Amino acid sequence: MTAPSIDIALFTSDQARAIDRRATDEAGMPGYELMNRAAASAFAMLRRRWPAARRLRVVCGTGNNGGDGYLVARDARASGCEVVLFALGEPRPGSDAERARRDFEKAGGVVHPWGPPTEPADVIVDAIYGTGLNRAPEGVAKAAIEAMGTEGAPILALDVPSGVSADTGACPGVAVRAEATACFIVHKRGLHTHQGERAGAIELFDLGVPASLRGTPDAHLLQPATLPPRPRDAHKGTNGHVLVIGGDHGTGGAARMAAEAAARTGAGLVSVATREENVLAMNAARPELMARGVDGPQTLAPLLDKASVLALGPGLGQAAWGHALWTTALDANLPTVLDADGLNLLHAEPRDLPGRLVITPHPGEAGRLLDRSTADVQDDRFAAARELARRFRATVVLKGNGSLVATPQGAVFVCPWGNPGMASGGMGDTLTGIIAGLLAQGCDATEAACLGVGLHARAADVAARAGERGLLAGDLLEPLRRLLNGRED
Ligand SMILES: NC(=O)C1=CN([C@@H]2O[C@H](COP(=O)(O)OP(=O)(O)OC[C@H]3O[C@@H](n4cnc5c(N)ncnc54)[C@H](OP(=O)(O)O)[C@@H]3O)[C@@H](O)[C@H]2O)[C@@H](O)CC1
Ligand SMILES: Nc1ncnc2c1ncn2[C@@H]1O[C@H](COP(=O)(O)OP(=O)(O)O)[C@@H](O)[C@H]1O
Ligand SMILES: [K+]
Repeated sequence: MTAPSIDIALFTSDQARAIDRRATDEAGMPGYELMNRAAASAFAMLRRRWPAARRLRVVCGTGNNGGDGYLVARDARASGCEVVLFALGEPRPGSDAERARRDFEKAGGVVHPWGPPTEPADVIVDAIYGTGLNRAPEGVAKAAIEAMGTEGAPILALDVPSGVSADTGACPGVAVRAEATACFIVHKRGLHTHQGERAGAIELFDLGVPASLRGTPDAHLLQPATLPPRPRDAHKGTNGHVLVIGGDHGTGGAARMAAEAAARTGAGLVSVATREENVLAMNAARPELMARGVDGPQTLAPLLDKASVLALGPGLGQAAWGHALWTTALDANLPTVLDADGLNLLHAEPRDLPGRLVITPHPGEAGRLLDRSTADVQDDRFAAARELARRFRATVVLKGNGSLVATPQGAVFVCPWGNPGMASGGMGDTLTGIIAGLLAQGCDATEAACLGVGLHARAADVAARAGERGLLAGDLLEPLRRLLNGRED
């Protein structure tokens, strides 16, 4: 199967700092030279994006992110812009930022202490915090960030939108929402998940730092991928048999959606083991699915014998019926996607798991599995996904804006697609079915999770062209089929 081609590397702040140090020590690129290049790149980006902008406001913090800001302000003045620069404090003596401030002043620039702006600006440059953010902004920084958010002028963030953690995408307090961010040297992983979307459109400038100094990235962005065309002699037996197990009283729809998604992803056969009461409706609405009523392990066993992949959990419930099916299904040791109540049952009853396993928790389910709050998971999604992958020896999909795929070996892939229209019931069930359908066609757990998460979110983006509100999980199926067959961008 084609694995996604992975070529956008993401780094932590610590890694970015180490690369900065290596650039200075090993490549003879002093920090101040890099700061000048950062400012020149950011100002060129500003000119490109807002060619008519004449009045700029630059808000500088006390660290090197502020230093970048002073030099953007200097360059902007030199090219004829009106610049009003606010400083939130004094740079550390002897720092590159202090030197940048002196250079700005030497060139005739005036530094104002922070105060509510009276002049309108065409563009605001956010140079308060970059990779150095280590707590919630308070005092003047908080006031400045809040003021930026109320003005309506577009914001260009330098390196990181201030207030967003470059490592996790979490915001400990107030944070800038930028229209665009000029990212320096390497992509910061936190700008691609959770609240990292506050960065807006990201442009990366490597500042001439050689790629050889980067070292091993912490994570990668997923790239668009599809399955290769089927061989001419393919038959349904060569494309696997997915068995969806779920659909307790009142939640038959979850199992049906997972099953239909598996079929639309190209699984050769799809069966559903569910409550008897769901069977008639399922078979009538989608006759290609083979829905069977099961009342316990005995009636499930023959279906397990025929299946090659399980999708275990959609609408399963946690009562005796669901628990009995869950135990029997996991004992079968088939390649499995475990979701929803399948995960909640695992939290209640730790046990041996199949060797080829993908688990797909949303942050709430991830929190339960790790005995942590949802907020704790969101505070560091990378750490939570890795911890789950290690603990359960499974490929983990941690869902939510910027879904993560983590492998037991510690690799992490970040999904750059998806939209808030996906916050609607059944989206997770659809993802479960897609991943199961890919496993059935021969993908390994990580390929299936990466490809499945990407196809699901890209299909949702295509479907959301008609509007995010009102997007239904079922709307994904048509674009999913086209994307899977390489027919849609
Ligand atoms: N060669 C290089 O290194 C290059 C670096 N470059 C640029 O430098 C940026 C990193 O600079 P930086 O390390 O000085 O950190 P920065 O983000 O400016 O923060 C400064 C200090 O603020 C503080 N602080 C943090 N949070 C706070 C809060 N909530 N409220 C109050 N204070 C808070 C904290 O200090 P503390 O108060 O904890 O001592 C922190 O150290 C990077 O993103 C890029 O833009 C580019 O020029 C390219 C070359
Ligand atoms: N704001 C969002 N941005 C991107 N993706 C989202 C967003 N909200 C939800 N999703 C995606 O939609 C799916 C929702 O899954 P889940 O919460 O399990 O839903 P359900 O249980 O209703 O099926 C996940 O794949 C998640 O990543
Ligand atoms: K910034």
